[in-house]
Amino acid sequence: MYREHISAYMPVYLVMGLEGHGGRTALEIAREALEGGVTILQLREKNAPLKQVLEQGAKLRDLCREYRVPFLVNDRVDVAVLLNADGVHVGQDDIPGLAARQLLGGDKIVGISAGSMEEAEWAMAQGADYLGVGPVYATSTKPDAGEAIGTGLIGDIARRWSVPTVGIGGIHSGNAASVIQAGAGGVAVVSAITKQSNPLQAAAELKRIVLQSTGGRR
Ligand SMILES: Cc1ncc(COP(=O)(O)OP(=O)(O)O)c(N)n1
Ligand SMILES: Cc1ncsc1CCOP(=O)(O)O
Ligand SMILES: [Mg+2]
Repeated sequence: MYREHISAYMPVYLVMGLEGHGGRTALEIAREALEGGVTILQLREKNAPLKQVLEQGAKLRDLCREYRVPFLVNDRVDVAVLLNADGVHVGQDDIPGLAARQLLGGDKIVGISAGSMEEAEWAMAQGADYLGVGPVYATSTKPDAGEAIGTGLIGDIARRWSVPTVGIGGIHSGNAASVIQAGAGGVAVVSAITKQSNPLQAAAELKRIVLQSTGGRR
């Protein structure tokens, strides 16, 4: 249901695990972030037992339904199916996009990562509904993310395809405008929302910046 309007959900893309922060549970952080204007949410939990991922994931999914934003699962198509998520986000070494599509069907969103033009070409051939491009800036959230690539690839992709993109990696309120001005449809963040003392305000500020920066393009 969200897939055909995917570009509308790109502006503030929250990627999060199940760990709490600053006295808030993950669920509380998610609710505040959604209240602040997050437009899509991806559950990216690499460590928790599957049982907990399914239990907490169902709560996050219900929360996303309440706010009418797509709920995606990182890496695991099986978890996405079990949670009746709205889609998955997969990287270059994860299940290929076409295989994910085969398992999920035509209604679900399949997002794919790209860190170079070659990876973007592969992602497009795999039927990506959107591309997560990065790491744009240095990040400590994903130790194996590789060197920062800057915003150049975002512009190159925008000139070649009309696929929606989000920049990811080290993005915060101080550099989000540059990512959008380069041609991204939104910013995907972990710490710029989940590690802040006020996730609602952080999400709202990112949204204000993104919408202001896309203003001229829409
Ligand atoms: C929106 C978005 N873009 C990129 C990624 C990174 O995916 P991947 O390269 O598979 O790395 P992991 O997140 O699985 O560590 C993402 N998760 N979301
Ligand atoms: C999941 C992921 N993929 C590329 S960088 C990254 C982590 C982004 O985290 P942060 O927004 O905290 O830099
Ligand atoms: Mg992955």
